[in-house]
Amino acid sequence: MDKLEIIGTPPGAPGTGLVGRLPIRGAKNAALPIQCAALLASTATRLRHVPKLTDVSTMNRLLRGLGCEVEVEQGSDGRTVEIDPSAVAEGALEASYELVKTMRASVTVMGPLLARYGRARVSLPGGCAIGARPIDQHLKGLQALGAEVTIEHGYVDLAAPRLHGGRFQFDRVTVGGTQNVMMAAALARGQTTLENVAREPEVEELALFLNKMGARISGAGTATIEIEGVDELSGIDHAILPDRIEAGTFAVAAAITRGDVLLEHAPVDHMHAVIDKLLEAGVECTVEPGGLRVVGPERLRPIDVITQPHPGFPTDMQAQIMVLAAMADGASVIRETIFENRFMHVPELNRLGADIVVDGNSAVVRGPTDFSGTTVMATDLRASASLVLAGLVGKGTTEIRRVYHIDRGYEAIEERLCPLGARMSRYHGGGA
Ligand SMILES: CC(=O)N[C@H]1[C@@H](OP(=O)(O)OP(=O)(O)OC[C@H]2O[C@@H](n3ccc(=O)[nH]c3=O)[C@H](O)[C@@H]2O)O[C@H](CO)[C@@H](O)[C@@H]1O
Ligand SMILES: C=C(OP(=O)(O)O)C(=O)O
Repeated sequence: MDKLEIIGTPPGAPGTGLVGRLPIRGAKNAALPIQCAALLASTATRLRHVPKLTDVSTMNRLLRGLGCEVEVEQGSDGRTVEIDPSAVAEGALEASYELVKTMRASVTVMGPLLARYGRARVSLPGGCAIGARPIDQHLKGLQALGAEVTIEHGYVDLAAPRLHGGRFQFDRVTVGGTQNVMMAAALARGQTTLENVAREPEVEELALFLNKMGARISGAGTATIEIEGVDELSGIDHAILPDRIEAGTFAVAAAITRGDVLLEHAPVDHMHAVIDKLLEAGVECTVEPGGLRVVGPERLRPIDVITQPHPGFPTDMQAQIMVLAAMADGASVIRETIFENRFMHVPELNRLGADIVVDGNSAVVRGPTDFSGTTVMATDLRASASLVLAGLVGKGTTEIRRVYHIDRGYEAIEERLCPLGARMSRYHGGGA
């Protein structure tokens, strides 16, 4: 298993902040559902600016297993992935436990398979490091469109000769649930209204993608989505939008190191909640023609943060902003409302020197922290990002184990940060 070693620099020493330009890659959470949506088409789809991430490769593996031809080409600004679903019709139409357990987003093939091929078989994902994460809303929504759902032996079997339109109100806001049901409705017969839907930019991006394929979807980005089902969708050429969470993570890196970084192509329109908190903490954030420029201050102010569905503060930035809060002069309170167990990074950050106390779904973070390096264990994707951030400003060496978590969502993070002045190395192999 790979490990990352970071030689940190406590902020303040001259010339130690991260400095330079950092191009933001395509968004994992936009790419994954769009890869699934390629299944809906009768012809091949070409995706550009696809990030080089293990999750994206896992999705390609899943699509190949379903019968798609998938070709990947590496370019200087990300990958191009061509997905030809024309040979899918026969076969198991299954997302196996082996794949779903490594990547929950595998369940997003459910809607497209059901809508286009009339059936799907998907392993139940089970819980993960950040929460139980059931898929009841995905299933209820698909049932509202006429799907028959059977759950047996850890698998969900769905069948419907042709889905029909319907009205469905989600009991709670779910990004993946909204995407799954919206994709299914795109090929259903008649009109569908989805209420209490997720308003995340990646939902809007998926709707835009589907409409380019020939779907008739309106309202994405608001709480209600209307879909007029069509008979056929065609493959298209599409560029994946830049990753707001990657941009937010690197903005925190610039802020806590007292750096000066231009985050090229950062999707600032999707980052208001994060930028507002950075500004509140005293970080300089300026929208420039090339992207978002982030300049870290000498002293950071404490901030209170509550994670919320978009446009609120994203849960996927909670662990990273906690490191910034730990560097601030005073106490911050960070409340997690989306996932019930998303504080796994806290004990590891405390081992690096932080003073964070969790009480229910809130964490009280007392700063300023003099982080000091040690060996820590990554438990999930964003938890590992927070350990990298703490390592950057820690005294001495931080060794991060189980780096495969970070490779799910950040493309070769050490190759991205080293040109800005970070001292990070990856070591292949070794123990867990
Ligand atoms: C690949 C991808 O895009 N992942 C993102 C997506 O995950 P994902 O789509 O899995 O997250 P959801 O929005 O579905 O989950 C939000 C909450 O709803 C609950 N829930 C969800 C579905 C359901 O049927 N029943 C139910 O109770 C979940 O357990 C969770 O507590 O949105 C999350 C919330 O912004 C992000 O953290 C993830 O990075
Ligand atoms: C939780 C995340 O991803 P996933 O839904 O794929 O687990 C994330 O990107 O932070």
